[in-house]
Amino acid sequence: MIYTCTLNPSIDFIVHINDFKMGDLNKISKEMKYPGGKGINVARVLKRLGIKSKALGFVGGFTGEFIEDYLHSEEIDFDFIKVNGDSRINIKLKTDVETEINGLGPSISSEQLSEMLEKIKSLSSEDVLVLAGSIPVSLPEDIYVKMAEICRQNDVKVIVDASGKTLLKTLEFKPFLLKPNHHELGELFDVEITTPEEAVPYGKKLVELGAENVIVSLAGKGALLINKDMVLHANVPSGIVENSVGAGDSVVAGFIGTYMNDRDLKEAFKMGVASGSATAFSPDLCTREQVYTLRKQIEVVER
Ligand SMILES: Nc1ncnc2c1ncn2[C@@H]1O[C@H](COP(=O)(O)OP(=O)(O)OP(=O)(O)O)[C@@H](O)[C@H]1O
Ligand SMILES: O=P(O)(O)OC[C@@]1(O)O[C@H](CO)[C@@H](O)[C@@H]1O
Repeated sequence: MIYTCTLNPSIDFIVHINDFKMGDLNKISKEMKYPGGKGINVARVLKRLGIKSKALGFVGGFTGEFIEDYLHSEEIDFDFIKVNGDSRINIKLKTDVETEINGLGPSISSEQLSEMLEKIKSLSSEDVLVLAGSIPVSLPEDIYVKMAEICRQNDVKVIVDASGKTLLKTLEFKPFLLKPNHHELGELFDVEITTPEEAVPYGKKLVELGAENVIVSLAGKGALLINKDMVLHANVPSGIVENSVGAGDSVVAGFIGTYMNDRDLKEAFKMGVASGSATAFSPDLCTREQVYTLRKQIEVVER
């Protein structure tokens, strides 16, 4: 089973405003509300691809109820721990550019965190755990390291999709996949990365340090899959980017969902990129039909 862990879920409130004026009264022309947070997006895309998963995380308040109701309506399995405050609302403002305002989120107590760690301890070697998204301020900064350690002890495959240098500490526990975008990869090594060529040596470094696979996504410039045996580059299909929120999460879902079915890394990589682009070209997350249509346009070459 694929488990996703979202420590700080959200309602993503997507608002379109034509001719936005800072410091003035602006009227929304179109708005949508979706359950969000990276692990939750992974679970929603897996469902669309016909793959079972269970979403773990912390939710609270009326916003937490919205998240649960929405996932329930999409028949997505979840097992959230309830916290006292309200789950956050993240604003995704679409003007001629995309601006994100992400909330703080509720506090999580040490008892609630222990409950989560117990759930993670119950996973087994048949399972995958996707750790995705930022760490709430009330939790230890290195909580993903602890979770990766528990998974290593129980032979659970771990995927980490998060930013910040503590990510490097998870490498000791041999994560199955890291999925930085090129900015996050650059931040890890204090360099600026703008092209696939520039990303390759740093992706390889993550593999040398312990990652089994690394996918570096470079938005419209394609993506790389790097492991000890190969460096693959995938192009991205052409299309109009409508909403890039969740595109990176869709790469993770397309990749791991496909890999767990047929253990073919190259095909999984193609499906990951197809899912990422299908989401980028959609108002919400991708649909299965879009993913399979775009998949035909993706070429993977060895570098
Ligand atoms: N301009 C684009 N054209 C085609 N596909 C795109 C474009 N931008 C993003 N994508 C798709 O989305 C995937 C993830 O994009 P990106 O590298 O921006 O990751 P990210 O920053 O993790 O995403 P997110 O926006 O979810 O934070 C890419 O690998 C690609 O498949
Ligand atoms: O603050 P985090 O956890 O890093 O990111 C949260 C978030 O921006 O990421 C998702 C898209 O990847 C959104 O659904 C959500 O609002």
